[in-house]
Order: sequence, then C-alpha cells, then structure tokens
Amino acid sequence: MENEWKAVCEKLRQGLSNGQYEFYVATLSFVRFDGHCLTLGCRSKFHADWVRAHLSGRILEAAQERFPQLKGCRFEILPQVSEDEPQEKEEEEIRERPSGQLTFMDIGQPVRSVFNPRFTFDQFVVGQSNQFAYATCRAMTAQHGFHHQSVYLMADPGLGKSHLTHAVGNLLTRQAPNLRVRYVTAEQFTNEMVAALRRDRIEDFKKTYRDGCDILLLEKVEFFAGKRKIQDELIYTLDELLDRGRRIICTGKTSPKDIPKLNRELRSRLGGLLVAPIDRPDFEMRKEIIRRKAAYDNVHLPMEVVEFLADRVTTDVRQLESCLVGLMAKSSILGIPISVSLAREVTQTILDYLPTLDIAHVTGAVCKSFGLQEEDLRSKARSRRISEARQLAMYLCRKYTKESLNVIAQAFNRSHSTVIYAVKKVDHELSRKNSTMRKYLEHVSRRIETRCLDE
Ligand SMILES: Nc1ncnc2c1ncn2[C@@H]1O[C@H](COP(=O)(O)OP(=O)(O)OP(=O)(O)O)[C@@H](O)[C@H]1O
Repeated sequence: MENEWKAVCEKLRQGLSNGQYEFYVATLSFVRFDGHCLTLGCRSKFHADWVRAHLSGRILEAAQERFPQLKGCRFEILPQVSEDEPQEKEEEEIRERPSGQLTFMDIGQPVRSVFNPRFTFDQFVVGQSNQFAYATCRAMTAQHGFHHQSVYLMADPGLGKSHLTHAVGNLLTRQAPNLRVRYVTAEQFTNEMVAALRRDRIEDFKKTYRDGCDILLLEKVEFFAGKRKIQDELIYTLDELLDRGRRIICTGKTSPKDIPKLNRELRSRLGGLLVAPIDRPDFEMRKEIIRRKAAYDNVHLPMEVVEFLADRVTTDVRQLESCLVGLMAKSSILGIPISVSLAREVTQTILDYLPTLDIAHVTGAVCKSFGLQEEDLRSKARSRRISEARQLAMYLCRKYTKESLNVIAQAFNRSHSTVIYAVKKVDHELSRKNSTMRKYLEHVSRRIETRCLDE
C-alpha cells in the first residue's frame, strides 16, 4: 500500500512546484487505507490545514487511480515522537488520546466541484497586465450582461489563465446551479474521446459536449497540436456550441495562429474568439498578490518581506506563490518568525533551478537592454545613461551572482565602495513612486531570467 501512495505522490509531483511538493506532499505519510478512506499523516495542524485547503481535490483525484473504491481522505496529525521512543508506546498513546484531539476529517466526501475554491474573482489581483482578460471573464458571468462573447485567454504559464477560468466556473455554478458548465483540459477531452471511440460510445461523447453543455471551459488547447481526428471533432463541437449561442473559454500559451500542427479551420475558430492576453504582473501587482495570498492563509507578512519577494521573484505568479508557500511552511514547521533572511533562504532554494549566473550574464543583459557595449560599463564615461546602466548592472550582480563586492568592483574597473554606493542608490531609486529604475530593473531581470531558462 505504501508503494501505491508513493505512486500517488509521483503523480502529484507533476502538477506542483518543487517547493509545494517538498513541503506539503513529500512530508505526508501513508497511515492506512481501509477500503474507502485513505488516512494520511501530517506533521502539524498548519500542515494539515494547508493540505486540506489547497490539495485535497488533487490528492483525492490522484489517489483514486491507485486506490479503487476510494471515497475520501482523512488527515491525522502525527505526534512528534523522538526516534528512540519505542513504537508500541507511540501506538498506545495514539489509541488512548481522544480521537477528536488527534484527527480531523478532511476531504471526507467526494469532490463536489471540479473548480478550485481558491480560484475566485475576489482572489484575483487585477492590474494593467490582466485587466482586459479579467473584464472579459467577468462579463461572461454577468447575469444581465449584454456582452457574452466567448474568450481565448492567452498567457505564459503561471499567469492566471486557470485562475480566471475556474473563477468563471465557480461563480456561474453558484449563481445558476442548473447551468451546465463543463470544464475540461484539452488532454482530458482527448482522453475521453479516445476512450469513447474504443468503447464504441462516440455518439455519447458528442452529445455530452454538443448537447449537454451551456458553457465550455477548455484549457491548454496547444495539446491538440498534431491530433487531427480530435481537432475535427472539436471544430464540430465549437461550431454547434457557438451556433446555439453557448459560451466558451479556451486557454493557451500562445496565439492560436502560433500553435503548430493545428488545422486551418480550428485555428480560425479559436482565433475568432475574443483573444485576451495576460502579461506578467508588475512590482506593485506582485506585492498585492503576495499580500492577498498571505491574508487568505491568515498569515501576516512584514512589508519588507512582501517587497523582498516581489522584487526577487519576477518570472510568474506560480513561482511567487511557491516561494510564499515555502516561506509560510518553513516558518511554521521550524517555529520561527517570517523574516527577510528566511525569505532569502527559501527563495534561494526554490529558485535554484536558475543556473548560477556570472557577471558576464548580467552585464550582457544590461548592455542589450540599454543598447551599450560592455566597455562602456567599464569606462570612465559618466553620461546619465551609462551611469544608470552601470549602477543597475552592479546591483544585479549582487542580486543574481555569488561574487563578492571586490570581484564585482574589478569587473567594472571600480572600487568596492563604488559598488556599495551603486547598490544603495538603486535601492533608493526603487523605493520612489513611479521609479524609472524599477522599469529598467524589470526589463533586465526578465531578460536575465528568460535567458537562464533557455540555457
Ligand atoms: N492576478 C492574479 N492574482 C492572484 N493570483 C494569481 C494571479 N495570477 C495568477 N495567480 C495565481 O498563480 C497561480 C498560477 O496561476 P494559473 O494556474 O491560473 O496559471 P496558468 O496561466 O493557468 O498556468 P499554466 O499555463 O501553467 O496552467 C495560481 O495559484 C493563481 O491563483
């Protein structure tokens, strides 16, 4: 049975960030499976609460593949026993403790909704980068709205496509329980169709999607690339739905025209939806996202920690969330307060997929962004543009590389006190409202991080 649980963990690993997996799933222990209920052990109430709030649906779904007949899961908070205490004593203590103190039911019932309860409009932070996407999704849920256009949400991973799609699903199923809202990923759609073909039930499959659906939420359409037969079926389904005035949300990482191996008709159907792009959040939005997510978990974060995280994690919101989750977990599990130094430790671990950067990476990215040559940064030139670029480069070398102040100073042909001054100056500029330095920083950081990911 434990091996079955290990397989479930592997499955869960695929959908989670490293941080979430290591902190929350790898630390769960298999306790028992009684034929209907899977009991898992947690290390603390925080651990159990968090898993319950965030992972319950996923765990149940993944475990049902391995534990047939599984109806629900139960979480027990395992007592922290020192290693030299005998096993029997531990078991006896557990038996003696009133059950209410030791365990609490979690998932218990089968999942009622496919929609993640955390993904609501209230929990979605709106800013310049996602305003239009938010508005189009909101309009879709307006009860007396005149504007019910179908939408194609387009964004890089981790920027909120699923969040908005689930928010529509959550709200519509609450507002109008009789509305048939069908949520499916392109992969699930494909699997269902293949299974229907195998079982000679393709007519049922078509009915489900064409007749049994008022709103179709279809995620990650790039999965259809190269799957001709599935694409043909999808075209008919989309046509039927749109002809009947049904609403559709599709999501994808790129514009439909850039999805490879998609047939022309499907490309044009998807391209005909209202395309709503989502861009990366800026610094202020990232701060608000962190604040709101921490507040949701009833965790107070000092402002300097919020700013540290928003500054350090610029790639996507999922990454930001992983760092926050890791930070809250580490603080709770170790029983130490949340601080910038703890945040630094956690982000380092979580972001260490970024290869170690050197000074050349950083100066290369700065020069590209500012249209300068590397010699300009080392030269005596003091024009405003070169000075700003040089100071930013020094600041980013401190942020991204492990080099000492002296090594950085030498690389720029300067003294180590000049580097300290540059870092302070950039910090000061960043703290100003509407700081231009912040824009430069975001631009160059993105260039550096994207380059890392490509390597
Ligand atoms: N504007 C936002 N406000 C609050 N949370 C956000 C926002 N954007 C993204 N998130 C959070 O970031 C995480 C990743 O978002 P989501 O799963 O929606 O990304 P996605 O674009 O669907 O990514 P993928 O293409 O990898 O599936 C989620 O936990 C989501 O709640």
